[in-house]
Order: sequence, then structure tokens, then C-alpha cells
Amino acid sequence: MTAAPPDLPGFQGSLFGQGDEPRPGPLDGLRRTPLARGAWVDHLPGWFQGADALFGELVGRVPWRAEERRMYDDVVAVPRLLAHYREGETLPHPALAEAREVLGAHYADELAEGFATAGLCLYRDGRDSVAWHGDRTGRSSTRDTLVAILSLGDPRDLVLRPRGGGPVALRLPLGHGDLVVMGGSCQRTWDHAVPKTSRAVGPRISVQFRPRGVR
Ligand SMILES: O=C(O)CCC(=O)C(=O)O
Ligand SMILES: [Fe+2]
Repeated sequence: MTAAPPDLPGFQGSLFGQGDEPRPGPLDGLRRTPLARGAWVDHLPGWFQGADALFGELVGRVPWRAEERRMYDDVVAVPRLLAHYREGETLPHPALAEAREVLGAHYADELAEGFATAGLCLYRDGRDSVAWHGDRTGRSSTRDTLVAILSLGDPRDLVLRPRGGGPVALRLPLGHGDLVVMGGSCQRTWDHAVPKTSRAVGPRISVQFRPRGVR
């Protein structure tokens, strides 16, 4: 099912950078947090310029889908809207293709094959979320990999904990235009989630770049 461009009254945009052409900024401010079990997370706040314009264009241009999934005997709505771009498919904005290129070049030592696919999620408000999981369908179930995420719109927390349960070990507040990269064994040995929040938050878009064969 393709949803109509969602009506998203909550997004105010920032006062800075309005009207800027969307494009990725330099990566030298990236900071790495090493985690146990050979995992790590890189974070760069405010990586993207023109994030307001990019957010607006993605809301309108991307064929957002509402999905359902089976849970025991019920079919429940997945609490976020989704879109997926396979390798070779034109991304919904040229700035995302540029982002994929610069990320591939920056991480060439750790990810020789570069980033291939893009998954997009739209969290409409604080009730939308993603539960604890690792991106370990495919090659990432057995091998180290990288997943790079561009966050746009209202801030939401990305939380991490070692696979198998326990309290949150790392909480990253992801803001408008931020980059976060999960690397090493992170998808196999850690879980991540974007929890629901009762704070009054507007919409957020997450763009995830992954290598071929990783979901
Ligand atoms: O919203 C995010 O940035 C995380 C999304 C995510 O973990 C996923 O789609 O696999
Ligand atoms: Fe994920």
C-alpha cells in the first residue's frame, strides 16, 4: 500500500540553514565510541547542510508504504512508514547519492565494497518506533559490516544494548542532519531500537545506507 504524502504538522524546521541546498558536510568531526564485543558507533551531529529542504522533499517524493506484520495470531501495523531503494535504483534525492559516495570513500578501509542500498523510515510522531533488533538478515548475520544512518527532522533517541537483553548501554540523541554509523560486529552482537516517546515530537526521517546483501 502506498500512503499519500503524509500530513505532518509537527515539523517546524530549524531557523538555521533554511534555503540551503541539501548536501553532506565534511566528515572530520566524526567521533567513535568503541563498544564491547568488537562493535563501535560513529556519530557526527549536524552533518547535512540544507537538512530542512531535504526533509521536505523526501516527505513529498518518497513512495512511503504502511506495512503490516503478523504477530502471533494478529496482524499489526508496523509503527512507521517505509521505503526501500535497491542497489542501482535512483535515490529520491541526488544529495543522498552524494552521501552514499562520500561515506563509501570515507569507510573504504573498513568496507571495501561500499554502500549499495538505502532504506528510509518515517516516524510520524512519538508513537512510531522500531523495537530491539540487529540488521542481521543476510551477510551481517555472520560477518562484520557497516550501517550508516542520516537522521532528519525532530530528534529521537537511538538506543543500544548487547544482544540478548539488559538495560540500555548507549543512548544517542539523533538530531536534524546527524550521521550515525554502526560498525564492526554491532549488528551481530548488539541490538538497537528507536523507542516510543511521550514527549511531543514531530516527524523524523531515517535514511539507512547498507552494503549489498545486508538488511
Ligand atoms: O530509525 C533509525 O535510525 C533506525 C532504523 C533501523 O534500525 C532499521 O530500520 O533497521
Ligand atoms: Fe536497524
